[in-house]
Amino acid sequence: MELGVIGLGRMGQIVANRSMEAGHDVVAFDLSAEATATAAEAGAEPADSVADLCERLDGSDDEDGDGKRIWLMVPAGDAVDATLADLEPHLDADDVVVDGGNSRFRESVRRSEETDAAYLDCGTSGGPASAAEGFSLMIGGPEWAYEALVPVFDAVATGPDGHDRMGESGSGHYVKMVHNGVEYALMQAYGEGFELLTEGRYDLDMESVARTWNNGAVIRSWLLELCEEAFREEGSDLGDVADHVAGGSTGTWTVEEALEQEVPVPIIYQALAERFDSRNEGRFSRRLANRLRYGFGRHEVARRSDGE
Ligand SMILES: NC(=O)C1=CN([C@@H]2O[C@H](COP(=O)(O)OP(=O)(O)OC[C@H]3O[C@@H](n4cnc5c(N)ncnc54)[C@H](O)[C@@H]3O)[C@@H](O)[C@H]2O)C=CC1
Ligand SMILES: O=C(CO)[C@H](O)[C@H](O)COP(=O)(O)O
Repeated sequence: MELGVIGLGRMGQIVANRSMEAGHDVVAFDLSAEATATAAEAGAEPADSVADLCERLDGSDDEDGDGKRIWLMVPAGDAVDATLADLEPHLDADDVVVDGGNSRFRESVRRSEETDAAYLDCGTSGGPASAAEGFSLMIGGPEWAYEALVPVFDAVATGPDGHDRMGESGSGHYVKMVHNGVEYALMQAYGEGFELLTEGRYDLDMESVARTWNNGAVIRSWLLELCEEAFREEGSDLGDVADHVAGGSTGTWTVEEALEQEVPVPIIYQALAERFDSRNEGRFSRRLANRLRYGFGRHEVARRSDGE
């Protein structure tokens, strides 16, 4: 199959490379000429604009019809809309556009309604570390479009079991959104367990604990393997790794959706709140609680040493 890949960063290069390794022809474009050149070195046909990519993808070689097949792997949000605006004059109903990024599911539904092409919202899990094994792909959108892209999904995912059509438009990114909420909660649970072990009563080697757990324990997992790697590379006390966790958009969407559906997700919410808390030094609420204990109990007020 001939596949256009737009967005050739950490994830897009893997989409292009795995597709080419499976025998597909890739036409590649990124706003960064350097990223496009990297894909070209790996065997892709470089394009210098979205229009150029569409011209090069004439679709005539396709076994599955005349349509263009285009995979977007750009940052979620404005970049997806900007790319679709550039693509729109070149798209018709035979064409299929896959958005493999972390787009918000409602935006994917809107985009599927606005575009002339068939639109597949594809939640992608695995990250750059999965370049060799392939990703897990959760896909929403028209069935015929999903079927048309199966050879590419087989290549980009771990294999035929690594992808499936979740349902109608939006469902792929919806499932990925919830996946990320679960990811936040699992990270928080491992974090709390290792924190207790670190602060607790035995002098433990955290890499040894993680490795032992990863070999047969109920709680073994890829995230726990990444804990093991982190302790191996940073040390049992995590060395100079800062107490600051970035990101948070997909977890926020998960919690917003849970509120809307009135489904309790206290653990996912708590993990998100801990993430926000990591960015705040000197939390106002804690300072007020400190002062209130003086108000009702004449308990000593701990004061900041810098007087701020
Ligand atoms: N990095 C990760 O672990 C994962 C990322 N994702 C999602 O995949 C998408 C891509 O992520 P990454 O590859 O990590 O990002 P990245 O920042 O490494 O790459 C994005 C690429 O898109 C290009 N780009 C931006 N706007 C463009 C435009 N209008 N036209 C053409 N190219 C454009 C950039 O130049 C860059 O090369 C995001 O939606 C991200 O949330 C999904 C799962 C895992
Ligand atoms: O989707 C992912 C993993 O599954 C990406 O790594 C994503 O960037 C993580 O989300 P956040 O930035 O909210 O932690």
